[in-house]
Amino acid sequence: MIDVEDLTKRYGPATVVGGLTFTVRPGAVTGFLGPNGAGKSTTMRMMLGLTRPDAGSARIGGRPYSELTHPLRHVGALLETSAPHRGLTARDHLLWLARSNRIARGRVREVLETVGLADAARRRVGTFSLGMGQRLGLAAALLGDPPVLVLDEPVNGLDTEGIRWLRDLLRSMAAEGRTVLVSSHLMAEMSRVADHLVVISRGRLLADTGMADFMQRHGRPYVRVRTPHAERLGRELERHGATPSRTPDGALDVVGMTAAEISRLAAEGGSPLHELSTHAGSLEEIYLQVIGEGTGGGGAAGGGDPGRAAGGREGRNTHV
Ligand SMILES: Nc1ncnc2c1ncn2[C@@H]1O[C@H](COP(=O)(O)OP(=O)(O)OP(=O)(O)O)[C@@H](O)[C@H]1O
Repeated sequence: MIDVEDLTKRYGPATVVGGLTFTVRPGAVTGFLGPNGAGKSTTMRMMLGLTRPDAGSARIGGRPYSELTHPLRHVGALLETSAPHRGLTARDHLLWLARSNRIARGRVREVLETVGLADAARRRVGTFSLGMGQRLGLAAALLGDPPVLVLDEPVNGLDTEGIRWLRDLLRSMAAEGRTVLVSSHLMAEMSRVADHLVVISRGRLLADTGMADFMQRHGRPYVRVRTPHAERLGRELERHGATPSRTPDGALDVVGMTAAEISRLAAEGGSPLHELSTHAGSLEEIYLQVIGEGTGGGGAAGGGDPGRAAGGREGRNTHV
């Protein structure tokens, strides 16, 4: 469990984290989302005792990080800045970490195998690719078999197979009852792996909710229709109060009408349907909408465009 209470950090006149309060619970993967500069890394660094808060607290398993003896046994972390000495071999780096945290040497081999680096154990870290470096960072995080994991952008540098491997790893860690907090900019990946979401923007909490709840509460359901009579059916749908928009590949995304009603109108007008499917919207679309609302629709890097914030889908499609 991670408890963040009223956590605040200022750099000069800027409040980069302002009164954040949330709890990250065990047994789930919690996605930590926010645009560039929202304060995710700063928050994670405060959890791990690397940055001093100006106010508030962060506790791991009920205690501040500074009070943990052998912290690697309590919390495993992967931060963007944590790089091992390039001249060390992967094995020596992990052996050193294990010794300093009173972790059995045998764990080094185990975690190297878990992350797929057993064959590279005696290679110098300086020769590692970005993805191998990420895997080594994850090995270090897992070394103490900790109940809590805090991972900042762990997907960075991983290839497709690596991303899938990481997804399975995070899911199995949560299934074992561990607390898993993970930040990522990759929304499609986040929607596959996270059970719960904490969303921040400009250092403030925008949402702390289950993934399904988030999608349901903020999603704008739409029906995708594919027909050779797209133009004609589009006009007919509009006449009956729905809002259709054209996708780049010629389908219609329809808001404000059920699939059954659309099917009836299409049948009445003699329009054959090649596709009729209901969608809840993607996490990316919903996230952009929430970020847009939370920042008054402007300014948030990576998510502040009000046109896109109103719904990424509509941003791409053209109205008919
Ligand atoms: N040591 C520092 N000194 C001054 N400002 C800092 C420092 N560290 C972070 N900041 C500022 O704090 C804000 C939050 O940064 P942070 O790295 O926590 O955001 P983030 O949500 O992790 O962003 P990203 O998604 O780009 O990694 C940014 O405006 C950043 O420039």
